[in-house]
Amino acid sequence: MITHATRFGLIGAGAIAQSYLLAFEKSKDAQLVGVTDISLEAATAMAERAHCSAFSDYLAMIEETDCEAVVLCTPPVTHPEITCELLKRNIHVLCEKPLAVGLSEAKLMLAAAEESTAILTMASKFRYSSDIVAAKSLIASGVIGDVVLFENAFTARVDMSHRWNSDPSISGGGVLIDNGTHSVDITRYFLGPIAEIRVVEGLRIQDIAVEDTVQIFVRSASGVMGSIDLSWSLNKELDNYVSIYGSAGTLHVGWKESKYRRAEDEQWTIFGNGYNKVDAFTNQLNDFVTSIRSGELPRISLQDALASVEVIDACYNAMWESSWSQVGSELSESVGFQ
Ligand SMILES: NC(=O)C1=CN([C@@H]2O[C@H](COP(=O)(O)OP(=O)(O)OC[C@H]3O[C@@H](n4cnc5c(N)ncnc54)[C@H](OP(=O)(O)O)[C@@H]3O)[C@@H](O)[C@H]2O)C=CC1
Ligand SMILES: O=C1CO[C@H](CO)[C@@H](O)[C@@H]1O
Repeated sequence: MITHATRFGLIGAGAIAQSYLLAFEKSKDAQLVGVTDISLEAATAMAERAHCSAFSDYLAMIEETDCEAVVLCTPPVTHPEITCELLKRNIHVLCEKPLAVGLSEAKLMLAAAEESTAILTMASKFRYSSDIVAAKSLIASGVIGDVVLFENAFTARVDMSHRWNSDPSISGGGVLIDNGTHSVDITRYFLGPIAEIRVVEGLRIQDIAVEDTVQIFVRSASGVMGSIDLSWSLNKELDNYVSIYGSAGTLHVGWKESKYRRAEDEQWTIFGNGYNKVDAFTNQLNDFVTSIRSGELPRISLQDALASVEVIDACYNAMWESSWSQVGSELSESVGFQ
């Protein structure tokens, strides 16, 4: 029986690392033992809060802290190299979304995972929100009948002009890969594999080199249609970020409350209290630890992570070519070892 908390290092002490710090504080199963950032000052500030050691070199962190796993919170273009180095040393990697900026980078990560005894997967917080999980099981129980239409929106005004998110050499693209990776992950969670996709870019409001507003249209392999709204430049002010319409009812997953109503119901049935970021990050961390200890797949498996890269790749092709694009699955379907 394992009696100690799993020892984690964190790489990249920037914005999202702050949420992980809160998750480590809440988790009984995961312990933060080291923080690395290019800036030793940033690593030190975070390490002091977590009562652990600070580093400017992640390989030194691995050697000196004897950590078993790492949460990788650096900008996307850095994910493949760091991940491959960690996997070579059999360190488990929970890599923040997007797994990689493109298919060739994802292939390198897959090859390293195949050679390693450690687990690699992608972090994408919404799948770990209790309301999303409850919605998935309600849909599976048939409460709204056959799912016909899926809608998701992540729209919030955020000035990206001075952030790496709008530098495609670091981010791999704009809002489509950034927020869209979350969308693709939850769309696949509800609908299964995505077969084809069409993407329309909106007016570019910000003076940046990448798309800041897009609409995505999807068709799942099972024939369900869906639409996804993404923007850094407008706010649709919606109460719900996922709405699912079925032959016998409607279900909404909201920021503050989640509910469904069957065709015969007069009232909505509330089934969740909305999105809680710290809980989602804590659930994600605990799920990863369970996977490390049990050998079972994490809720987002490597196959899911690779599929998300394939869908985003198809999204960019669809946007550039202004046509429907088929989603490849060669990479994700090649994962046979998990
Ligand atoms: N799940 C979620 O809700 C969110 C996920 N993310 C994802 O998390 C990741 C990080 O994003 P975010 O926190 O916003 O980024 P930040 O820029 O805020 O933080 C990244 C940190 O990593 C440092 N860094 C860069 N390269 C290296 C390296 N090679 N080794 C060590 N440290 C490095 C950066 O230093 P410097 O600034 O000096 O470059 C910076 O301090 C991205 O993949 C992003 O998509 C981001 C936001 C929300
Ligand atoms: O969830 C998120 C909130 O928005 C950020 C900026 O667009 C994203 O990077 C992040 O993944």
